[in-house]
Amino acid sequence: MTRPRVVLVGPPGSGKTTVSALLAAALGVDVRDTDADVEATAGRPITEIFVDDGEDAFRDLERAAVAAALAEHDGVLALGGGAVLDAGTRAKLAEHTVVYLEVSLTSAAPRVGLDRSRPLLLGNPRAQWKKLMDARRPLYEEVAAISVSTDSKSPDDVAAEILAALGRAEAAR
Ligand SMILES: Nc1ncnc2c1ncn2[C@@H]1O[C@H](COP(=O)(O)OP(=O)(O)OP(=O)(O)O)[C@@H](O)[C@H]1O
Ligand SMILES: O=C(O)C1=C[C@@H](O)[C@@H](O)[C@H](O)C1
Ligand SMILES: [Mg+2]
Repeated sequence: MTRPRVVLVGPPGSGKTTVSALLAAALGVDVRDTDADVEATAGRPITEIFVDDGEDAFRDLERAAVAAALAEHDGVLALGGGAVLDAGTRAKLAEHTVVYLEVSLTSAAPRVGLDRSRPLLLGNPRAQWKKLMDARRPLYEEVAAISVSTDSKSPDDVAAEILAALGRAEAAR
């Protein structure tokens, strides 16, 4: 059965896209990112989808992209930061090896900055990020068997920690 080796979840700026590429290189597998899949399907950047069609329309595209990637991809998979908001997606993730990349507001703020490519953080990014995390932290914790703090760690350190945790999880099976 085809299934991702590992699925990364976490808020904007936790490093899902960055770390997934490092993990895939280390494991010698392909990397896939549902944000890129949504953009390819829509033929537009995520910011434009939010502005033109609204968040609900984006979430519908995201739900379909996540379902397809979970069924088709056998490498490392990075999910969009809000993919866990969908209950059906969370139920699917129960069957997968999911890693939650934790990050504090202090560490995330300089990473996401005022980047306009993150529509949910427009306005006051720090306040938006905190509100978003208060709602999502329990959801990330619910779906992930492994949590890795990324504060004060380089992307290489985070990838190495995940590889070690995956090795321990496989040895325990
Ligand atoms: N451990 C880290 N330490 C410092 N900077 C990092 C770390 N991980 C990622 N970054 C930087 O933070 C920024 C955001 O990283 P990235 O795009 O990988 O996050 P993401 O979780 O995929 O966000 P999104 O949910 O918006 O897709 C990038 O500029 C990246 O280089
Ligand atoms: O946290 C979120 O809700 C988002 C994160 C990004 O990965 C994108 O999926 C989009 O900008 C929404
Ligand atoms: Mg990303």
